[in-house]
Amino acid sequence: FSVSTDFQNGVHTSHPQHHLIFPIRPNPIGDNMARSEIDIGHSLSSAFGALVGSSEFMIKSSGASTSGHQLSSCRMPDFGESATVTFSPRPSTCDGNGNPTEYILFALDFDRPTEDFGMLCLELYRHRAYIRRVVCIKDLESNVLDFLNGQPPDSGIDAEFTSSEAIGDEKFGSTLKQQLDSDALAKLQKDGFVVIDNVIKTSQSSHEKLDGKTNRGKRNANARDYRTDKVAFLSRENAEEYGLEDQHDFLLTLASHLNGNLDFSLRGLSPHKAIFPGTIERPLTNPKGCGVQFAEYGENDYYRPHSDNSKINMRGVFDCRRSNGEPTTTDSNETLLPYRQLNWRYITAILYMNEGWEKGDGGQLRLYLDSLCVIHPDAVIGRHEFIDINPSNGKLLLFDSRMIHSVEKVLSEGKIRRALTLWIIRPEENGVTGEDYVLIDDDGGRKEQ
Ligand SMILES: O=C(O)CCC(=O)C(=O)O
Ligand SMILES: [Fe+2]
Repeated sequence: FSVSTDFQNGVHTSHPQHHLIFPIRPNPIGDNMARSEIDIGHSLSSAFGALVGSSEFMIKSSGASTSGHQLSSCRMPDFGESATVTFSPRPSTCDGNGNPTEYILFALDFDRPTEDFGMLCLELYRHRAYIRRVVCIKDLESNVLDFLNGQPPDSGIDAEFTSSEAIGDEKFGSTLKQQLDSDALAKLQKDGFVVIDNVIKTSQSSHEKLDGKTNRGKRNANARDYRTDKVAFLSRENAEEYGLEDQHDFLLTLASHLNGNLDFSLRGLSPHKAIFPGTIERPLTNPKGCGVQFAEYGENDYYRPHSDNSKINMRGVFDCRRSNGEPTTTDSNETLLPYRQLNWRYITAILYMNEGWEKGDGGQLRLYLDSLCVIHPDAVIGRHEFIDINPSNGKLLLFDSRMIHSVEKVLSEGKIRRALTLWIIRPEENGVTGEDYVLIDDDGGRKEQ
């Protein structure tokens, strides 16, 4: 991306570290009239304004001069002392009427030019609605994809640090040996999931401490149409505060137990180079910061079918559908972008906390069988068999993170469904992606990718 020409007519003296070019789209009226610079400039300025206004970026100074064709320029202190981005026409590419045919976005003086420019492009891509009418965003898309593809997920902490021995063998050693015995592990390996009842129950007093507290839980505004639960991540101290330290610690010991007892050669995944702290022999680790998720579902809350580790488009797997739940692959304006690695999640471990939860209360975890390879989660509905798992107090569920699952709507008024989830990861160079993903076509048949 580095360029050596100073195309800013002397507005900037230093050279841009990174830049992207946006060719102007043909005028849709088809009258061969060039778009006016005002029209183009207006769209680009809106995108730029939205970009700056919506993100953590701050305008500290009024930026560079707005002479000539220059649209907007602003300081981005988060990216370095004098980091600046500018949107501007490319003077060398003006047409006969003096209207530019290309615009350029460039960055100056970023501390971490590659990452920061990638971040900037991603942010701009989120505001593409403003600009796609007037400029081609193909280069922006591929830039963002390259950036995302190059971002490693967090590589985790060694499962040894959180093994039952490390936490205290007397605490969980025998539970693990008895409950997650060779039969249970064989089932996990063969069917992709295993359910074990009465592992660790949550006490009434923990629920009392949690009542009312979780209103402050984070609910992603963009996520509202696919999940309506509230989530928070629990540190060890948080867990202690709510009397959930055993549950927390137990979840963290699982990776180490599975490492010693699962046969990783049988998974049908080609072995990739293990990334520290994982090793080929002991590939599973816990996420950095440990990351035990606490989730709460009240009446009418749900989580639509999804996979915790799947092929995704760049805006996230859940954007693969419209708000009515339909996949968006056919929408030419919302082109689905190629796969990127989302994470290294390998096994999803959920510990349910709900005493006296009945079938009629709803909120079952619905796990779709034979769904490892499904890309569009909604494709499983009506096509795949499933099992419903009641979120009963003390129940442990382990499943292959690629499997499609949903949380069915909670039906009972006044009941709260709570669970703790840990994603056990397998950091590998090419990610735990499952090379055998296939697209399910409209007839329910399978198409090889
Ligand atoms: O709470 C559950 O049963 C599942 C939640 C879930 O699928 C998730 O948080 O990814
Ligand atoms: Fe999930």
